Parts: sequence; C-alpha cells; structure tokens
Amino acid sequence: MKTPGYHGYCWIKGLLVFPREQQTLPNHFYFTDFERHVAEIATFHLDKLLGFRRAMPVTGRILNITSEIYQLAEGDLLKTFFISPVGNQCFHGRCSYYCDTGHAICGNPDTLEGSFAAFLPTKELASRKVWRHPWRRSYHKRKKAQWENDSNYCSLVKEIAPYDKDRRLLDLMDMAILDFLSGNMDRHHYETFKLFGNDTFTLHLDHGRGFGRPYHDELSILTPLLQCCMISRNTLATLLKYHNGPQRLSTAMRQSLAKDPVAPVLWEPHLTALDRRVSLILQAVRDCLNRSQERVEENETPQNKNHLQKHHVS
Ligand SMILES: Nc1ncnc2c1ncn2[C@@H]1O[C@H](COP(=O)(O)OP(=O)(O)OP(=O)(O)O)[C@@H](O)[C@H]1O
Ligand SMILES: [Mn+2]
Repeated sequence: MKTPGYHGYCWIKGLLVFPREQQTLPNHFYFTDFERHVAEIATFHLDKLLGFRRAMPVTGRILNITSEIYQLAEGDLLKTFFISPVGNQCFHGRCSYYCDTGHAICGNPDTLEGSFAAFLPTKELASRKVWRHPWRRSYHKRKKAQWENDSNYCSLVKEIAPYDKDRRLLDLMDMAILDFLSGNMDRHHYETFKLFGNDTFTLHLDHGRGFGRPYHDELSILTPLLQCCMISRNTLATLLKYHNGPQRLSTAMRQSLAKDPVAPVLWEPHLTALDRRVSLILQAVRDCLNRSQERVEENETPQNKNHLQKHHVS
C-alpha cells in the first residue's frame, strides 16, 4: 500500500488498514506484504533505543481523510477518492500493488489512524544518494540473490568501495540488526546524505513491512552479520546491556511506545520477540568468535600460544 506523498509538513507513510494483531499472510512474499503504519512508528523507537538515531522521527495520530487529505489532494490522487456503500470516505492512491478500489483505505466515516514522519531536509538543502543494498533480496518469486548461494559473499563486498574502508560496512551490520529485530525483509536500497562524503551515516528509511511475524525469527535478515562476522563495539555493548538487564529491550520499547498518541503501538508478541532476537544476535556473535578462535588455534605455534586471548560474550 502506498499513501499520498508529501502532505503539509510531514511525510504520511502508512495508514491503519489492519488491526494490531494482523500478521503477514502466509502466502505473501516480503515484497507483496502489506505495509503497517505501526511498524514505521515502532521502528523509529527501536532505532532510537539501539542508539543509532538514523531513522526520521515517526508518530502515530488520528487523521481526518476529508479535511486533511481530500481537501488538499490534486490531480491523479484526487480521482481515487470515493464514498463506500456504507458511507465511509475512501481513497486508494496510485501505486504498483494494491492501489485499487478493492484495496482502498477507508475512514470511519472519515477518520483513520496513520503514521507521520518528520520531513527530511529538501533535496536542495541536503541532497541524498541512493545505494543498492549489497544484500538486497531478489524481489522475484523464484530467483535467489547471489548472497543466498555464496557463503563467501562478504569477502567480495569488502573489496568494493564504499565497503572497503571506514564505517559503511559496519553501518550495514547495524541496519541488519535493526531489520532482524523488527523482522523487516524489505531493505532493497538505502540512502546517505551527499554532504559529508563517504563517511556519512546510512539513513534508516522505509520500515512499513517490519513487525509482521512475531512468532518467527527470520535469520536470513541477519545474513550480512553472519557472513561478515562484524559488529560495531557500541552496538554490541547496547545489545549486551539489553540482554543482561536490568531493563530488557521489550520493556524499553513498551515504555517508549507508551508515549505515542496511538499507544499501544505494538501487539505484545512483537515485544516478546525482540528479547528472543537479541539473544539470537548475541549467539551469532559468539559463533563468529568461536570460529575465529578455532582458526587461530589451527595456525598457532607453541611460541605465540601464550599471547592468545579468548574473547567472551557473556
Ligand atoms: N520522512 C521523509 N521525508 C521526506 N522524504 C522521505 C521521507 N521518508 C522517505 N522519503 C522518501 O520517499 C521515498 C519513498 O519512501 P519509502 O521508501 O518509505 O516508501 P515506499 O513506498 O516503501 O517506497 P519503495 O517502493 O521504494 O520501497 C524514499 O526513497 C525517500 O527518498
Ligand atoms: Mn518500501
């Protein structure tokens, strides 16, 4: 579902179409999954709690379709408005999936919950560069991407600019962690500001497809970390903090989301999933350390043996 682009001073991304308990439909692919406005809100909070602060602030609120969209809409968008048989105000916008009368967004009779992101600075002020994500999925129902068949894929990525130096690859590890925690499989591109050269951080945009399957942990989202065995020191410290307590990530999220106007933003099983997924990420880091330790031990000679220190992730 796509929503009308710019409106007033915020970016409308996602309107309530489904209840909080709606899960990704089993026969849907990641690229046909519906967008959930609560996922945009929750991922902003998650990004903040993980210390990244690379997502635009997003809030939920009740929207009036008549006064806040219809009366301001123009052209193609305006033509998609209609009144449903029971008298509700509906529209469907223009997009490639689900933008038809059968998938319209309807108010009750014309109010609806939505998510609203703060505007990014305009392109004139701060232009952005769009990058293809190296671990992009195939977006095809039968094809696989190269990274899915090649366990050595990370060593290829590491050779290519901008992943060959500085923090960019580490930023992608952070993005994989954010996406794994939220269950977002839809990370096809990412953006950076052009202003600061290759050192700029990666923006975390487009999270409408997260928080779809609370009872399933999609480990393939963690592939960048699993294949590169890299994680930033800060991110690891943050994950350990939530793992060891006293405050778990689910508690921090519950507290943070309680401040949103449409709280409770997430269905409780999604919060439980966060703690379980933190443990899974730490387990992946532990496996990486054990593997590198084994490699060191295979190569070690009696002389350098005493200098080796075993790393521990508690
Ligand atoms: N808060 C924002 N302010 C201004 N522009 C934004 C904002 N968030 C996203 N955009 C821009 O709008 C584009 C579309 O947004 P987004 O990716 O969230 O929507 P989408 O419908 O899921 O798009 P796609 O089909 O590319 O996945 C983004 O590429 C981004 O450049
Ligand atoms: Mn998208």
